[in-house]
Amino acid sequence: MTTSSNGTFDRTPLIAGNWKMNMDHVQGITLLQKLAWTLDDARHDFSRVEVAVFPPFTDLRGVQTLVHGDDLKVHYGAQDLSEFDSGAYTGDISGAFLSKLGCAYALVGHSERRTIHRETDEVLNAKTKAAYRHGLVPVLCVGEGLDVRQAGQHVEHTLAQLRADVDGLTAEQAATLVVAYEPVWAIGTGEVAGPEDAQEMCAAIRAELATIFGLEAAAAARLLYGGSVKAANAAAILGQPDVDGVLVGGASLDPAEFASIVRFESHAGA
Ligand SMILES: O=C[C@H](O)COP(=O)(O)O
Repeated sequence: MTTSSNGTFDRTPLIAGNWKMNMDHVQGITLLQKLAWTLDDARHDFSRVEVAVFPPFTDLRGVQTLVHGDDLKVHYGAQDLSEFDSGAYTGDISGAFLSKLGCAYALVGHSERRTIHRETDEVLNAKTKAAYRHGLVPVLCVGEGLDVRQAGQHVEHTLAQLRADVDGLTAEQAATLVVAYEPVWAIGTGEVAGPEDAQEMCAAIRAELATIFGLEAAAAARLLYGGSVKAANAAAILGQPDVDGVLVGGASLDPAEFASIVRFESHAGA
């Protein structure tokens, strides 16, 4: 993030691919290699549009080796982390381990963790703090289900999640935070929120961050949209003033499609 000459913030767009529980460690390397080749062929400028992938835990060591060995500019992160640092927490993964593997980010509170694993906002607040404790940037996922949207309570619901999950952070931490707005009804369904829906929520999230942490931190934080993003709809969503990136699920498993989303500027207005 830089400050432009007119004093406003230029937030580097972040295109993030969440592989979910897809791609074993061999498949993951192949996928990342194909993505890197495609972006290399297109002479992608990684300083202009940042790219990050979120593979399963078991892929991370291989991803680290490939990224470092081939000097790839792709960042990577984990899909979850423990709220604890070490100890008798069978099956959990410490942020310290992720940091040591070169992760830049960790997803926190993806709706699949909130629903399937019943993660509460209290736990997610602890995970957000754990990420910062270990030098990871949390990509905090928030968003409403269909019933809440139909009741017209989506903004209130999402901001309540946000407030609880960022409680106790410093303004300095909030300035680096990434928040992904993912309406649950749009995840993996082919239903995509319209660009104006994404903008409405991202503007509300930024305003809430400003109330809690101040204008400067809110202007610096990056806000993503997620839910059935594809190359065909990415440019319109990313054209919204408060949308600084996208969190892509299914389409991130296809390297050509994901690379096309990364290159959204080349088909803006098409
Ligand atoms: O983390 C990604 C989101 O859950 C969106 O997934 P999707 O692009 O398959 O709808």
